[in-house]
Amino acid sequence: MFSLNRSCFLNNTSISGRSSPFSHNQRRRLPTKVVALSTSNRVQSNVSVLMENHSGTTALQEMRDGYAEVVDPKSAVTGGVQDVYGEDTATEDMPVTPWSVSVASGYSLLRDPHHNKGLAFNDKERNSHYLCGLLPPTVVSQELQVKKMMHNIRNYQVPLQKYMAMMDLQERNQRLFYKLLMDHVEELLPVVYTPTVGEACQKYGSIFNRPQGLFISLKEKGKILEVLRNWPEKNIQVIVVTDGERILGLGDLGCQGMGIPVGKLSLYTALGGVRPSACLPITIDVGTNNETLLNDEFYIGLRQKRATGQEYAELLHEFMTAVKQNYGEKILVQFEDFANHNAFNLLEKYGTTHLVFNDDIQGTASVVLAGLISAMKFVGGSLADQKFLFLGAGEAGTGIAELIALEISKQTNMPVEEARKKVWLVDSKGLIVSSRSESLQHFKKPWAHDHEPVTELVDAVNQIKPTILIGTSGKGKTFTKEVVEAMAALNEKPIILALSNPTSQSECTAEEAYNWTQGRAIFASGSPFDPVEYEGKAYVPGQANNAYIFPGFGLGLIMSGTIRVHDDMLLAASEALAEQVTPENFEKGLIYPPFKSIRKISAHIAAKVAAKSYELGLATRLPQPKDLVKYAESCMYSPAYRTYR
Ligand SMILES: O=C([O-])CC(=O)C(=O)O
Ligand SMILES: [Mg+2]
Repeated sequence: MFSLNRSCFLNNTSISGRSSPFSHNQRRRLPTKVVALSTSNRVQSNVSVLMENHSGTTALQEMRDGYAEVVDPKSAVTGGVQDVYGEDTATEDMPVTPWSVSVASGYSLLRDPHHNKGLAFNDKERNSHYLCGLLPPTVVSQELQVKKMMHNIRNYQVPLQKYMAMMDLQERNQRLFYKLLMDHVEELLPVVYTPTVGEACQKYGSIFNRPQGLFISLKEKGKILEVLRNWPEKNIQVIVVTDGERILGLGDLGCQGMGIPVGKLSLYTALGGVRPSACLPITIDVGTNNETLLNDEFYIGLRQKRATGQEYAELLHEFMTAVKQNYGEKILVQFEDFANHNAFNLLEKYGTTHLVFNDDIQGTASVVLAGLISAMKFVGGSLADQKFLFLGAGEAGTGIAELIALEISKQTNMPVEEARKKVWLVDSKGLIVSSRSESLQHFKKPWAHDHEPVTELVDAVNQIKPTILIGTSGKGKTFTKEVVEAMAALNEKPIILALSNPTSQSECTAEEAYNWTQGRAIFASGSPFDPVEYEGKAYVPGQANNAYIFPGFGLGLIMSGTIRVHDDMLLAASEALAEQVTPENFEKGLIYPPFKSIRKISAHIAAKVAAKSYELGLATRLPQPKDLVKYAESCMYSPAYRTYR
């Protein structure tokens, strides 16, 4: 934007402006060497600030998020340092590298999504920030902007157009994007997330506008650390990474899987309150085996077959090493939509050295367990009384199965090996039984129980007699009428979870589940379904989607400075979510609370996860805050506009 001029040091920093949360004492401990630069001696509409000590990184974040606004671009006065949790981090071990940041005003301010407020800039701001004439005269509130945007979005008939409008807004005015998403979460979640994000990934090459995250391909081998440093934000707290090999139930979408980390991270902010500038979406591109994409002229990724084996492992290892080196031990890496073999391997390999979380294995497990705990609360009985049958024995299936076994073992003191015997899985070759043990992948072996081979799902239902049927195979329409009716014949209140995403891959629809069980099913699905009326009664299907868990779970890890994920934290998250389900919710057929109170739910989950982390000695943020729910809430990003003076 303009060149740096190292000659004009400004040692005397001050903070003014309503939004500054610092006391004078805190300020004195703040970095003193702040360099303000401009392109010439004339007052410029752009000002750059260079901080030269270990606290600098945090200061950058504060400015980006408005905790300490640059209040006067003419004299380049800047704010100080306070971390997102309200404490001075000047003593923290931050990278020593100096960096620079430009703080825009005038025309550039309107094009800076972190600070742009559009017509909501008031007259004073327009005067002092060189905006006069660049905007029409009307000043509007953020609320009115939300109303207008919702009106525009509702006018689009095609979900992908709504998605593109939302992405456009995110790149134009970040706070308005999050305000919109938070105020209309139930309506907009299906737009920026499942199911529309699936279609967006399929067409990502055609709709690609501007990069929203980092692309790390085989070309970057040997210089991944450098690539990470190209990202403009330095104080990253959570990375969501995919290699695009198993995007939802849509298969290998290669580099176009980027829509998933972007979508998941916008939920980290909207649902979990993690600052947008602390979130980094990454796609690792090792090629794709999707022939259609390889032949698509608009494909944006490497045009080669997927690298596997050592080549793959080396790239991932370089990535994981660079991430820790660049961001430190407390950086959370969420693996998303990797194919089974890599998902399990990566979790096992890095689970003991990094703060890693696999959303498809662990997040899905935690959300499903929460639904089952709440179902038990209302239907009666305990998990140990149930028999579980899964269609699908990949990440989600075996992940959920294991967490259920752990919870049963915790509730009953039964050895986990015993608890596993209550859980049966069907994969593409039929029921997983001991006679198949030899040829099974390692993650399926614990589920090979003694039984004669069964190939059809409906036969497995009739022979195993499950009380709970869970679909995680990524294949749509597999809970046929026959299968659902068999469940209804066996159970007064059959629990049926059709978890595969997006909607096209759902094992059955909500309507089918209620119709084929005469309204007796307790049903939830991974992708959202509209309420269904059956014989005059309205049923509201719950959404058993990991979006309930990962934002609050991640916030809990981050706010406590946790260094490793432990299974007990997942159980804590499930229990916290289940506690939020009210009898009124269940009366409508819901085993999850409505998404509209998700911030409150996330704070609750974060608090329980953090408490468990402290108990296990894995939390490094000391001392432990007294009220973790309040603390979680106080950490949450607010999208309300800041006032610039
Ligand atoms: O993204 C979603 O909606 C849930 C999920 O992780 C998946 O299906 O892979
Ligand atoms: Mg996923």
